[in-house]
Parts: sequence; C-alpha cells; structure tokens
Amino acid sequence: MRRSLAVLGGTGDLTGRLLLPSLASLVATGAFPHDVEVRAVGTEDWDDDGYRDWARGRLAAHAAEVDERARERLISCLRYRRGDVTDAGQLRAALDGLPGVPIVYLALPNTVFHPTLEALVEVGLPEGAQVVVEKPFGRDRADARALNEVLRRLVPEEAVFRIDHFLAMQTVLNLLGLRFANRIFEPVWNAGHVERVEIVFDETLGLEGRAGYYDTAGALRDMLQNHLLQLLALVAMDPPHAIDDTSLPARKADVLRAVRPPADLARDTVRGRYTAGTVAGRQLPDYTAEDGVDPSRGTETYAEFTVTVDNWRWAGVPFRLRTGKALGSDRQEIAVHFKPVPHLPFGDDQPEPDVLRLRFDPDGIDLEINLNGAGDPFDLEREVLQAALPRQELPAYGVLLRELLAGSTTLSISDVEAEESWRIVEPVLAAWAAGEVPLLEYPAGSSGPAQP
Ligand SMILES: NC(=O)C1=CN([C@@H]2O[C@H](COP(=O)(O)OP(=O)(O)OC[C@H]3O[C@@H](n4cnc5c(N)ncnc54)[C@H](OP(=O)(O)O)[C@@H]3O)[C@@H](O)[C@H]2O)C=CC1
Ligand SMILES: O=C1O[C@H](COP(=O)(O)O)[C@@H](O)[C@H](O)[C@H]1O
Repeated sequence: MRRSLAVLGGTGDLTGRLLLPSLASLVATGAFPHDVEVRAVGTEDWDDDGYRDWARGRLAAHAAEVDERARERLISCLRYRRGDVTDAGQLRAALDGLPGVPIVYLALPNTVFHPTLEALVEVGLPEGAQVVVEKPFGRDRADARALNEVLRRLVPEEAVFRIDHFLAMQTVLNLLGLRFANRIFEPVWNAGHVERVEIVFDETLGLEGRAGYYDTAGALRDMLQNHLLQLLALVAMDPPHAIDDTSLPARKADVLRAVRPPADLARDTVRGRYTAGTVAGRQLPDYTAEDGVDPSRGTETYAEFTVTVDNWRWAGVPFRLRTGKALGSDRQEIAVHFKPVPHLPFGDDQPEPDVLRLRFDPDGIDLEINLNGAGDPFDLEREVLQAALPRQELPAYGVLLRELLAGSTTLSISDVEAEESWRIVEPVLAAWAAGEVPLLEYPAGSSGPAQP
C-alpha cells in the first residue's frame, strides 16, 4: 500500500531538528519506502524548492550521522504547501492530491491540536489514514477528553498515534526485555521485595529558546505528565500477553488507573524554578530573565512528586518522579531500590540494599549488589554488574516513524492512558496553581531546590 506523510507544522523546530533527521536516518538504513511523499504544511510563503533549501540546511547539522546521499534522497521526496491548518478550506487545499493513504502528523503547538482536528473532520480522511498527535496531549484532562472525542469522529482508535518518544528509547525498550525475557526479575518485582522506585530525568539544558511553548507548559506538563508516567507504567505494569498494539497499551492503562495522586500535596510534591548560575561552564540567566518568559505565570522548571500504585503488586511502594532543567548533572535513570535481606549472616552492619539502575544516554543497566571482599572473605564489598548498551541504530523519533510507516501503533499512547495521566497530575496542577505548594528557587548548575 502506498503511503504519504503530511507534516502539519512542517517548518517548526520539531520537524527541522528531529523529524527530518529521523526520516533521513530511515532512508540511510533502507527503512524508508521509496515512493513516500512527505508534504510539509506551514504558514511560510515558500514553494517546494524554498522548503527543500530550508530542509537541506536543517539536515546539514546531521552530516555526521546521515550521509549526503540519504539526505538528498529524502529532500527529493519533500513537497511544501502553505496554509492555516485550522481552516478547513486551506487544509483541504494543502492536503489535496496526496498520493496513497496519508499519515497526517500534527507537529503543531498543542494549542492548535483541537481546531486542526476539527478542520480534519470537515475535510475527511480516506479509509486507512492515520493521525499522529504530538505531546503534551492537551492542557488538562478535559482537554484530553475533548481531543479524544474529536479523534473518534475522525478515525478509529487503532489509527491514532499519540507520540511519546521516550517509548522508543533504547533503555525504555530494554525494560521490556529485562522484565519479560528473563526469569530472575519478575519474582522480586513487587512490594514484597522492592522498597521504592525513583524515576529521574534531570537535564543540564536550560530553556534553550523554547519560552513560547515551555513558559505556558512547565516541567510538570512537559515531562512528568507524559514521559515519566509512561516510564512508571512500564516499570509497574503486569506482564503483557504480547508486545503488541492491544496488550501493551492495555497493561499500561491498567496500572495508570491504579496510580493514586500524591496523598499530601504539600509533602509529596516539589516545584522549583532556576535562578542564574553556571551549568557545565555555561552561564545561564535567571529563568525569569530568559527571552519570552512572563514571570507572573510562575512557571516551574523543576517538578517532583511521589505517588503509590494501589494494587496487590505495589501496595505501599513509593514511586518518586522528578525532572528539572538547568541542573548540575544529567542524572537520567530508573532506579529500583530493593529491601534489605531478611537476615544478614555477616554481622550487624547492614550493607546498602541492592539497586537496579536503568540509565539513559549513555544507555546502560547497573545492578548494585553486595559481595564478599577480596581481603577478609567475611567482609562485604559493593560491586556493580554493568551492561553498556550499544548505541541505538535509529534515534527515538526514527523508531517511531518506522513503526508508523509500517502501520503499527504498539508504541503509541492510548486514549485511556492519555486521560489517566492527566487524572494523576490534575490535583498537583490545581494545588500549585492555588499556591498551596511554594515555588522554590535553585541556582542553575545545582542539584535542585533545597527542600525544607
Ligand atoms: N521542539 C521539540 O524539541 C519538541 C517538540 N515537541 C512537540 O512538537 C510540537 C511542535 O513543537 P515545535 O516544533 O517545537 O513548535 P514550533 O513553534 O517550532 O513549530 C510549530 C509549527 O506549527 C506551525 N503552525 C502553528 N500554527 C499553525 C497553523 N494554524 N497553520 C499552519 N501551521 C501552523 C508553525 O508555523 P509558523 O511558524 O509558520 O506559524 C510551525 O511550523 C509541539 O506539540 C511540541 O510539544 C515534542 C518533543 C520535542
Ligand atoms: O519532550 C521533551 O523531551 C526532552 C527530553 O528528551 P530528549 O530525548 O531530548 O533527551 C526535554 O528536554 C523537552 O523539554 C521535552 O519537551
């Protein structure tokens, strides 16, 4: 079946920095079907050649990863149409004459998802068409419901791909292999053996010129509501019957339904905002002094909360999720902390309990355990069993685009997951908006807000 890819928002940062390079990687690996037209739609007054020049410039930044032949092959598949995609007439004209069955990718600010989907309903899509929606999926649960409702009028749920690129990261996919292709982890993967789980995605990056989006979103909506809750879902879900487009989203949805929002919002949530400081030798201004930031919004650049999962497997185990910008290090990992042994036959000094860490970028898995020391055989020493994972052949967006072109939605977020994730964060959003939790400050380059 011939496919075409219409990228609405085809002149944006996501398209230039991530989608086009990922498509070029697919060309380079032979995973890009030769007859796919990629049609970008934006408001710039360009023709095909003007767009190709822009794309060539953006792709040049990826010369080290993708050779020129592959980049030029992709460029030859690109077309451009101008139009306001929220206007049904202009959208119809922009999509007119797309060859084959289209995949319509909303690489747009989430504020225009809804009017664009309404316009798509008016235009109508042919049988077999797929619709891709970027993140964050709405601004709150009501908005996510409204988006799901209009999507249902447009295409069947199995034709919707809600993007979360974390699901295509090597470490995340390895969590599935680690848990479900080995016998040794599942028997201890429960409240009987696990004391707590930390899901951490600290970034040294600051705002990086993204105020237009980020200052209205903040760390909670940008990262915790979607990426980090997806990681929680993969850590905590029950084994799926198969890694496919029904079992995997269904098991994730089950566990998200069981997540209880933070019990005590003042105690179990932290929000912060960076002030001026130095990160890895780079001087960053106060967040409020960044171009395009409106300090009166009180946007957080650091967000943390602790939740529990109300089911048999996880009763009482805290899951702490944290993320922040302009922090001192890129600590990015899922850390599963096990309980101490029930009886230690080596004296009274309890060693640190075991920790399993799944690390991001560089991807790897560390198992921290206690062994007998080299000197006194009855002394204990900490050892780390390490697996460094080879670099992924395709970037995360490349994996998702390959799945999409193959018609698979296994790595998509389902309608239920999207709404449940908003249910979990809504009490936090409400408490923060009402000023019930102080907005703490932390210097750029530090380890985050000092908690009282
Ligand atoms: N950038 C990133 O690193 C990431 C972005 N995302 C998500 O991707 C989406 C896009 O983000 P990003 O590319 O950064 O945003 P940008 O603001 O850079 O780009 C948005 C694009 O949408 C176009 N656009 C906006 N409104 C309309 C309209 N009514 N009609 C036609 N075109 C329109 C803009 O065109 P014009 O400028 O001409 O108006 C532009 O091409 C967001 O949902 C974001 O959350 C997800 C992960 C990472
Ligand atoms: O979606 C987003 O993710 C990035 C982090 O992911 P990475 O693949 O770029 O490491 C984050 O920086 C950004 O704020 C957020 O929108």
